[in-house]
Order: sequence, then C-alpha cells, then structure tokens
Amino acid sequence: MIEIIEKELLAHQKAFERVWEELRFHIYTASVICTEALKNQKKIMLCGNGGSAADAQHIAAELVGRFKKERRGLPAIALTTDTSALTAIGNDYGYAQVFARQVEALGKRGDVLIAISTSGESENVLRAVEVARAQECKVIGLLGKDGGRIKDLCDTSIVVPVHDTPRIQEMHILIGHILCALIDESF
Ligand SMILES: O=C(CO)[C@@H](O)[C@H](O)[C@H](O)[C@H](O)COP(=O)(O)O
Ligand SMILES: [Zn+2]
Repeated sequence: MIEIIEKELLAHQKAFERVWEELRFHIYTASVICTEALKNQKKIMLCGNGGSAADAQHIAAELVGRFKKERRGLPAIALTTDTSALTAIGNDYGYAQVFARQVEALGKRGDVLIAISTSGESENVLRAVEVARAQECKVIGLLGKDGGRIKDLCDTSIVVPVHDTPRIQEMHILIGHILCALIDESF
C-alpha cells in the first residue's frame, strides 16, 4: 500500500515538474486572454466531462464568487451545471451537442471558452470549441497528453504533457487556481 502512495505522489511530482518547466508562459498567456475579456465586459464559459466538469464548475465559482481577494463578481459560467439544458440537448440532439448548443445560445464575440479535456479528444468539448470559434469567442484549451484534436482549434492551449488522467486533472485545477490568482491581480 505504501508503494502505491509513493508511486502516486511521485507521479504527481513529475507532472508538476513538467508544468513548472514547460507551461509557465502558456498560463500567463491564457490569463491575459481572460483578463482582457473580463475588462471588456465579456464572460468566461467553461466545459468538460467528468472530473473536468468539476474543474469547470470550480473555476467558474472562484470567479463569480471570490478567489482570494475582495473584488467584484466576475462573469463566468460552467456549461456543465444546468441539468435541464444538458438533458434536453442530450436527448434531442445527442450528447456531442450538450456544450456546443449552449455556446451557440450564450457565446458572444469576445467571450472566452475554456475547454477542459485531459485527452483533447472529447467530442462534445471539440464541438463546443468549433462553435465558439465560429462565434468569434476566444478559446483556451486546458488539455493533456498530446492535446488531441482540440489543441489546434484553440487560440492558446495549456497541454499537461503526461499520460495519467488523474495527474493531468490535478495539474488542471492547480493551473485553474493560478489563472484565478492572475485574474484577481487585475481587479
Ligand atoms: O475524473 C476522471 C478520471 O480521473 C473521469 O471522470 C474523466 O474525467 C472522464 O472519464 C472523462 O470523460 C474524460 O474526458 P476527457 O478528459 O478525455 O475529455
Ligand atoms: Zn478524476
């Protein structure tokens, strides 16, 4: 058992080292996109499946509520939370459309979509990205592995270059918190 604990912790540490070495500038770039949009009264949308849905909600809540600093509430919405919309769209158009349809309805020019996927291959996230681009939203990919098909569709992407999904997710929420800290600095 202790070996499993050590293996998981060491894998986390290795993933962190890759983020530290390779992704600092990408995180900064993503924060500039978010901050500029928010300064221009635009909003941030987030989507993802499973653990990434939880990340989407978590990050949106940090912005709408409070992260560390007292500032005004910032407009952010997770497209993973409205069960009526998710079930209606999923039932009527298919699960691949659950985020794309919401982006079509809510996304305005200059808004930001943060697309979260550890594989970069989730069809519903990919389609949301395509619709966001068509509606002139900025797209930030929070991705893993090799970034998958979603990577090249994004304006900028942060790809955690490891293969273990939980480790990618752990880095994603760390990066999400860093983005919130950087956004806080501007408000
Ligand atoms: O949390 C986990 C695994 O750690 C799972 O719920 C995981 O998020 C789900 O399998 C997702 O469907 C994976 O999608 P993606 O990250 O490849 O887009
Ligand atoms: Zn998970």
